[in-house]
Amino acid sequence: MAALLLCMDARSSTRSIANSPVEAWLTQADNAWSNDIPRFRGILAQLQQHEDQLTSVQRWHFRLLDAQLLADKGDYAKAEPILYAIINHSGDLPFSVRAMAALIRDKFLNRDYVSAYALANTLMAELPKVDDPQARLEGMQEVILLLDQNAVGQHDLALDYARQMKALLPSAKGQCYGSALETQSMLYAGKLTSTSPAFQAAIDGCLAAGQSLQADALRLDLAYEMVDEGHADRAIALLHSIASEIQGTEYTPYLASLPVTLARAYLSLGDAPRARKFALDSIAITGPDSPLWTLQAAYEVLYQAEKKQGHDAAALAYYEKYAAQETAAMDNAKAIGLAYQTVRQQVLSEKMKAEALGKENKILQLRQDLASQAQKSSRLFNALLLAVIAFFVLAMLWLWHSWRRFRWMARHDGLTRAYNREHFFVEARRTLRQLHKARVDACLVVLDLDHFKRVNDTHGHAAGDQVLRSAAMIVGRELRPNDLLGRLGGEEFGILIPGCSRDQGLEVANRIRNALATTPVTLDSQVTVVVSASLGLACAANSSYMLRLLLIDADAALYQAKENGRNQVVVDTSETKSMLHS
Ligand SMILES: Nc1nc2c(ncn2[C@@H]2O[C@H](COP(=O)(O)OP(=O)(O)OP(=O)(O)O)[C@@H](O)[C@H]2O)c(=O)[nH]1
Repeated sequence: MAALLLCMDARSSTRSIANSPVEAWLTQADNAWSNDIPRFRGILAQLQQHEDQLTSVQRWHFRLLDAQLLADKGDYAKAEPILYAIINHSGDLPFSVRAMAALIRDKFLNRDYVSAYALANTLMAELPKVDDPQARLEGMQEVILLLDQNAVGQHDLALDYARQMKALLPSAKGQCYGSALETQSMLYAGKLTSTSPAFQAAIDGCLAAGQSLQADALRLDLAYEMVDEGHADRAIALLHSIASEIQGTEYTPYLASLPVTLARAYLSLGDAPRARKFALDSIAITGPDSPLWTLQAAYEVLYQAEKKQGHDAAALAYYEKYAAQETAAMDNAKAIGLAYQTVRQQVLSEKMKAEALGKENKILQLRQDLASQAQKSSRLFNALLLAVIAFFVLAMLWLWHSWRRFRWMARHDGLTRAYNREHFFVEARRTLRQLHKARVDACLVVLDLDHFKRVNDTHGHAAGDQVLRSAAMIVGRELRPNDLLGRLGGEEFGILIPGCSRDQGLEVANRIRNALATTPVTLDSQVTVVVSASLGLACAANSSYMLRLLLIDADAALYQAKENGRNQVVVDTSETKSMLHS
């Protein structure tokens, strides 16, 4: 069925071709099939001669009509494969629906009731998708007829569908079929009598729509009802008035229904010979093995007619046949009722299975949703956690970095990058304490640049800064990693050299002095300046491990160096001390 639906578009494009005579014949055949069987046969013969001119869609259409004809003739063995081919391969939903309707009819007539009701169930699911009026009409008709069976007892539902059919098919033909089915359902449900206006209205509607076969079916039903209601004379009049028209239909059920209804009418009027004659006429039309209801009715009439005439043996023989037909009819009704219930149960159980499956799927879906939601939440939580951790790590790094920067700034001189005065004193005191304990000597050098004021005055303060930076760098290059260098203020530096004797200290101080005096500094203005320095040296072993005292001695030596003409190192001596103190 899915393949069928997929192919629908391809079909609708090719359907619009043809306003050719072939297309007209196909339409005429559709109308004649349920209304004028001889004409239907004639058109089909005509189409057969032009079969090679048919498009693929027209060919499927022709095959459908051909199968309908074969089924009407009772050749179900040939009709059914064609109908199945249309359902499975035509790719045309309206044709498939019509083929299903024909198959339902065939299955029902062949007493394969389970297949008929199962197919009807499939057909009902397909019907809402179909717009084609002919397919709707044929499909709905079969569904209603199946529901209307006495053994099924769904007359109200059938009535409801018949009314829906009238609403869906506004054409005169649609109204005729809808009204005919509506009338039949009401009749079966006991809601209609032969004098109900709706009966005659339905007949008139079909006649006006040119649907004489439907009108005949209704008139045959009306005559039967008249007989049941005790109006046999009216039934006879009606039946004689339509007799020639019924003969022209060449439709066996009608051909057999007319004489058997006449037979019942004459019997009820007490005319046994005529009743007998018409009953035999009906049997002659259907044959003695027909599945049609007319056979049982004919045997019943024959039994009663013979009995009335005192022909007891013949009456008994017909009674036996009537009883056999009645048993068969009851068995048949049981089979129909059982088939309907079987399919209904199958449908219900499939529906329940589908619902259960749907619920399971829903639960599964909910579980999956919950799991994925939980997964999402946990992913989100992890991401948030990571973000928080990353934030804290970065914040800690930043804090640590800032702390280090501030600590460096608190301990160093921003211009020369040497220790500032305070930190130099802290570090120097701590080192001297350790050295004192270890009885290791250390020297303190106080260095002051010579005539630095001139540099500022000559080249500007910025140039002076540059010279100060370079001087600190030059001094630093001459020191070891453990030596301490600090800017004591202005152009004055302090250098603590641990593990150093007086001679070694003098050597280091001279090396520094020499480096300064021989290293020219190139200013931004590309002017080169050389700045010398004077250095005063004092050593702990000779002076004191107390920084304050050591500084005094080194300062005194520096003072002496300046006094001596600058650019020199003076080691603290008793003279320098006394000079300073004096
Ligand atoms: N550019 C600059 N100059 C500074 C800085 N600190 C102090 N000075 C200057 O250094 C000069 C020191 O001058 P003085 O104390 O007279 O000493 P001097 O000119 O070096 O002479 P002597 O020490 O006697 O050789 C002053 O002009 C201060 O302004 C500084 O950070 N940058």
